[in-house]
Amino acid sequence: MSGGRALALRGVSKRFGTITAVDGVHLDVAAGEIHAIVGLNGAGKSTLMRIALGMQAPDTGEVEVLGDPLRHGECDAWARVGHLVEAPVPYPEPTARENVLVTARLRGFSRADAAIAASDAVSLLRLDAWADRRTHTLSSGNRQRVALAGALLGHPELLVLDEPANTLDPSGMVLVRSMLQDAAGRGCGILVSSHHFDEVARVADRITVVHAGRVVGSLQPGSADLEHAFFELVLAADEASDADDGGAPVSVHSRRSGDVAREERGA
Ligand SMILES: Nc1ncnc2c1ncn2[C@@H]1O[C@H](COP(=O)(O)OP(=O)(O)OP(=O)(O)O)[C@@H](O)[C@H]1O
Repeated sequence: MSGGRALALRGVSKRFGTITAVDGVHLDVAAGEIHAIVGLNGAGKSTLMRIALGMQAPDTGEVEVLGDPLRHGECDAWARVGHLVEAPVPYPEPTARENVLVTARLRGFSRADAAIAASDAVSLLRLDAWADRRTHTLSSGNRQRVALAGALLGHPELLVLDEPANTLDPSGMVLVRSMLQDAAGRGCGILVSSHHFDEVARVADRITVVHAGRVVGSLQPGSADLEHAFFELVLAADEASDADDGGAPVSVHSRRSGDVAREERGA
């Protein structure tokens, strides 16, 4: 790892046709750090995570994973990276345990090590009672646990998790929180997105706000009323963007988010 850095994105941009999903983003995750990114729907969080994981190539910019530069989606570090991006889609027919086992083999574990690691991960996620059921028969929360078990296999040094607590019940949320804290305590760097400020405030060391593809500021995890501070940043970014446009009509995107922000602060 270079300088204790688990992940580095440098000037990363990505467009889809006329949409700028990610716009010149610089972002680091230190070893042992839980770095949360928050943003409105469509802000660019998942695209950033896909780029960090080599699932999508950036148009510009550089990515470094555990000290290795990412080139055409390839790097030497993938076996040490756990991830869950967007809706987990474990294979539907195999059992929960088989799904975790397959993930372990894909992550490069030997056959024997994969069996042990999969069994540990299934237990860690409290999936023992469901482990031998076909995955498509599980509830969405338990499918999410299967995907999380795959992400947490072994002891990853970098975790990239897109809304990991999505669909989980309160006990699952507590479990995820403690697993993230344990992983960070072992030195794992964690990039995590969430829409839940309470959840983020409890685990994150650093919170970065992404809006319209850009990093527009950060929130202090311990501070009061994160939601209010978030909308202030979003509104300020929209106003700066409108000013840059020389008073031209605001975009649908910025008008919507600006209106939400104004409503949130009671203006
Ligand atoms: N494959 C794609 N083709 C076209 N547009 C895309 C594609 N992927 C993402 N986008 C667009 O890029 C922007 C950012 O999307 P992204 O999924 O990264 O946002 P997000 O912050 O993860 O949103 P959410 O909170 O809703 O998950 C959106 O405008 C989205 O419609």
